Amino acid sequence: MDDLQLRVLPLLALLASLLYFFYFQDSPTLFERSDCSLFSYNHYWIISKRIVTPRGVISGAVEVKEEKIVSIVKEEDWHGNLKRGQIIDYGEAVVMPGLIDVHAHLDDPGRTEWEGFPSGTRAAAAGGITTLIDMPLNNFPSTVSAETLKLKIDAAEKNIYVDVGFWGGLVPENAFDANSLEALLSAGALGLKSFMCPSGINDFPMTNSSHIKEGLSILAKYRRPLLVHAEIPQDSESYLEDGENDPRSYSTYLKTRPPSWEEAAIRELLTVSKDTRIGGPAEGAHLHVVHLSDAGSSLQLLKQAKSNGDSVTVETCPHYLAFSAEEIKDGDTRFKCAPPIRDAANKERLWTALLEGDIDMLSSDHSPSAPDLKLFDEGNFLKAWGGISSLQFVLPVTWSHGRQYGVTLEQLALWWSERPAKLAGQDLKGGIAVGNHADITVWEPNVEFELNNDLPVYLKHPVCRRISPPSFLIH
Ligand SMILES: NC(=O)N[C@H]1NC(=O)NC1=O
Ligand SMILES: [Zn+2]
Ligand SMILES: [Zn+2]
Repeated sequence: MDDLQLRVLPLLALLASLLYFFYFQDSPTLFERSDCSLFSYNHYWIISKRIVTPRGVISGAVEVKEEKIVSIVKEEDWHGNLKRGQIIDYGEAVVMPGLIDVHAHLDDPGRTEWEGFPSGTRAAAAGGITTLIDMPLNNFPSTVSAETLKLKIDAAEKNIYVDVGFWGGLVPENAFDANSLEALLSAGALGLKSFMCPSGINDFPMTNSSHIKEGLSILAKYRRPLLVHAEIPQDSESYLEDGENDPRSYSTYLKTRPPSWEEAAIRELLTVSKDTRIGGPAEGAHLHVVHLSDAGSSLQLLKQAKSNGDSVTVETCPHYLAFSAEEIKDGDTRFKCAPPIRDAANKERLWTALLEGDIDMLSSDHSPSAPDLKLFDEGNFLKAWGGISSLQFVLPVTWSHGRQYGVTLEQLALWWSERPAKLAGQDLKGGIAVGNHADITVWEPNVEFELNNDLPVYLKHPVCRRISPPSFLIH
């Protein structure tokens, strides 16, 4: 990828994420830091020419008191009434709701050599993310019961720099055990996550549609979502013909996980998602397809389900929007993930789907591993760990690439804050609006930076720096 331009627009992520005391809310539960506000003031105004609100971008001021947004005033209306409280003027910087990443693997407890709450949430904060919902796998043990959720909560306590919530796991072992699932949800899991293919983690086996149907029936009662990794293995061996399967070549990996895997899973999911319709047996539950890569038939099926009234949403990730299969060099397993990054034409279709509203939101699917599992020396795409380490850079990547497609600041806030907040049941987050938590990200959309060794990266394994010179993850 010689022509990778390593210049990334934006980001000066000054966080005014104002997180208070560590407590259990009623449901849904989120864990919040008491001492990580950038400011010591109890009452202040944030001023900017570009404040992204649900009613558009305004020039004005946001008044924050006791970590809540208490008023929003347009510049032409404030008539000198900003007298009480401190004033912080960000000039022309963008003031936006903090990003909410509904899909990250922080691997804590049990695999903290892969990431961990301190490094992962610090990197999140540096990247403009103020709330992160942690996945139930890659940590050990997997989060599939109230007891294992407690282990996660204990690991996170006093170790987080942003608000953190947790998804629980739906696995064959608990799918038909209503008491166990209810205990997990009552203990604070914001919803459930399951896989329709092997997850790569031994204690997180895959589910079929019967398990998913059961899961949805329990989730209906709690009005929470099921997030699904939607790939069902097809007969992929047949895609590899003799002499054409160099494991160092990305195209080999691509052939082993064709779009038909995603399509088959989504087709199967739609047989149960109809339960979520109004009047259906799982009304109140919601089905969310994670990290869509196939912008072809899979997307069409999802559109159809939505038009039938199924309660369904779908996310994609910055790596599917920034890279294409053609660019990935032999042996560069940093780019291995599942589902795979597909060709440039697919990437274009993903952007179109996002801009037209057929893809609802974005997430990182930050899934790092210890570097040795990426097999950098061998460069074997078939054996390397699948997962991309990107958490700190999702906002600049989305903006750098998105502005080429005319993406607006309002769209960024919709995809990264408003809709993720809704998925995670966080009514008081996801928008700069009166009464909401003052979770705010401030950044410079025209500042370029290069992802080189001078840049502070808080992730435990910034695999972007693996190859030098120069070293990079994004272009
Ligand atoms: N176990 C795990 O994190 N798997 C993730 N990695 C990836 O690339 N896709 C996934 O689902
Ligand atoms: Zn996945
Ligand atoms: Zn994932």
